[in-house]
Amino acid sequence: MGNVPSAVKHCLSYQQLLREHLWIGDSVAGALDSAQDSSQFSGLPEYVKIIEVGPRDGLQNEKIIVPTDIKIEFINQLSKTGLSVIEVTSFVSSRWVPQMADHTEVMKGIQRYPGVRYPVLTPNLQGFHCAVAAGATEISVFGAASESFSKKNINCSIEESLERFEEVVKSARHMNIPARGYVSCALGCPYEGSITPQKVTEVSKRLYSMGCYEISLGDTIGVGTPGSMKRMLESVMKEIPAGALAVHCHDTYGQALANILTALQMGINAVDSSVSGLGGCPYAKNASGNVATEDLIYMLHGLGLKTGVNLYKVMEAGDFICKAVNKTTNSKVAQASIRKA
Ligand SMILES: CC(C)(COP(=O)([O-])OP(=O)([O-])OC[C@H]1O[C@@H](n2cnc3c(N)ncnc32)[C@H](O)[C@@H]1OP(=O)([O-])[O-])[C@@H](O)C(=O)NCCC(=O)NCCSC(=O)C[C@@](C)(O)CC(=O)[O-]
Repeated sequence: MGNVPSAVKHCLSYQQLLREHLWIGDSVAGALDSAQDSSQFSGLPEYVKIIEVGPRDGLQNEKIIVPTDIKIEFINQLSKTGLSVIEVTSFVSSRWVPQMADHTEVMKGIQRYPGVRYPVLTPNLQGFHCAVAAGATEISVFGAASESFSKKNINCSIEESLERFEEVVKSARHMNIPARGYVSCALGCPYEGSITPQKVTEVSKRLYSMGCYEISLGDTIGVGTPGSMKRMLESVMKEIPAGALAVHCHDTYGQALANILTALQMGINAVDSSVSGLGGCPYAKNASGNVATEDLIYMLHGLGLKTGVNLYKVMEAGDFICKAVNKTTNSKVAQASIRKA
């Protein structure tokens, strides 16, 4: 019981939970069910890499500034869960996103665990240099498949953004710093509505060609469905191998897990998620948080897929940050565990 969030400790017996839901504890338990469960679906990967974006995407939208030491403790707790990638912060303008103003202190304050990578967002060379000075060893550039969103989010056109990213990725390459690329509005834009798969493919291809090792396709406002996810991926996968793609699904319309399952069946094995389903983009009003990491793990382990991540430890980190920001978790799994009391 040591790793179970205190709220959960009161309400359920670990043994009972394991008995009732064998798969949720870890991927070893999940393997017991794997032959049965995953055989019902074709094309699923054996292992799924989870990219935890809670400290960045999860917190960037919080109106009240979260104290730096809370952010650091949150990231340190996440580092002990088995997650291999934790997106820490953004080196963006504090006038645009005040919550990320303490990026340097957060980056310098966290304990780095072996085997865990700690990428940060860098929109331009200025952000990149600050990130490197703070000790960043992996970065992400973030573009969009929508002109309007690009303007609202990073104050430049798609073409201008790609020129900036080219400089950032080139500098990163010279320093042996891996660069990831985001494409927002991959399934719809808060300002323009639908976005064509061709446009998503075009921007993704540019990011991939300039040297981004992985392209994260963002359903920024969570409007996608398995059908639109499939159509978009079919187009992007003509240009970029599945192994270099990730999906980043906000859950505004409750479609995130279904969309992720569709992507997994198409060969994608990297998924972004946020503990407790926190988050949203300050420049995409009314978009809710990412798919909750807890819910993603529950589904993946239930399918018998390995993640290397301990659900209970993630729930504990979720409990910690929800209390700190005075929010109720958006994770259905965490809610159900608490209700079981
Ligand atoms: C990109 C900028 C900076 C352009 O902002 P700008 O105003 O066009 O920048 P500028 O180059 O004209 O410079 C103006 C001022 O900003 C400063 N500046 C310039 N660059 C930086 C920097 N890197 N860090 C700190 N300061 C910076 C610069 O020094 C100058 O300061 P001043 O001389 O006026 O005092 C701005 O638009 C910005 O910070 N945008 C960030 C928006 C953001 O963080 N959005 C949320 C993340 S994206 C997201 O959530 C989606 C995603 C990734 O999760 C995927 C999905 O869901 O789809």
